[in-house]
Amino acid sequence: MIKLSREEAAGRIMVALDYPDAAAAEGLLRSLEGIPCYMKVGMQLFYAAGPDFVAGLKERGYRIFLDLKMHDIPNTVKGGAGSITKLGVDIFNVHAAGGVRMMEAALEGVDAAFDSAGSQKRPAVIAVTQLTSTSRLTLNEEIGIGGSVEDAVLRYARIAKQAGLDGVVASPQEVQSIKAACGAAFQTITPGIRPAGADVNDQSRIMTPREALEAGTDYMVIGRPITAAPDPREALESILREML
Ligand SMILES: O=C(O)c1cc(=O)[nH]c(=O)n1[C@@H]1O[C@H](COP(=O)(O)O)[C@@H](O)[C@H]1O
Repeated sequence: MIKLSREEAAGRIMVALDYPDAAAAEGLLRSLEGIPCYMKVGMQLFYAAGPDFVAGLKERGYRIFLDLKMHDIPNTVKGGAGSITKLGVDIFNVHAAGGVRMMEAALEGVDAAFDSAGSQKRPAVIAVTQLTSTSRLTLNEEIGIGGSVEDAVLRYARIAKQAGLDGVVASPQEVQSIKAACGAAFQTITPGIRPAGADVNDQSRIMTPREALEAGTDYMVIGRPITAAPDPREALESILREML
């Protein structure tokens, strides 16, 4: 059984700030003040509040995962990765479905911006494999990829590693096979986290925080189980207690 300190457990959680604007996100930040989690800024908040909001989080010392899931031609992703690198975030993501060349272009964008920016920290680049909302039926019947979700996730994880990325986003259900295929150091960031009895919402491939930890996940992305709770701080504290 994995034993963590409260500090270590908090450092493994990325809180999804899925809010319509900076003011709404501020409310949550205030209620979680002092708990050293990562903050994840996704497309809803970034499209509304933009780089200024990210800069503000950085100034206040937060570690940031910028989740914009880039998926475009290599040249465009290279440019996007450069712009993101200049924001000084810790981690950002692209879709593995864009292929090896696209993922390599993301790294080229980081290198170019990182070199020219000098003092900035190099962000980790990770690839989204198969969204945690995707079931086997959706994968096979709508997306048109045959076989199991796990096979698709592993194929994406292998090409992300081949491209030189730092890790992948996947469901905690796939962490053990990803680590077996790509090595223990290849980072796994797992949404689809639901404490026992919590609403599953639109997620499909879920695990509890404790189960995800035991499966070997590096970071857990958690949104609504915290943000939609009547008392978000208590919801996070309860998740932390489960992880100790
Ligand atoms: O890249 C992500 O963060 C992501 C990938 C994925 O496969 N599934 C997934 O849910 N996410 C994000 O993780 C968060 C999960 O939020 P909750 O379902 O509210 O816990 C959301 O912000 C999603 O955008």
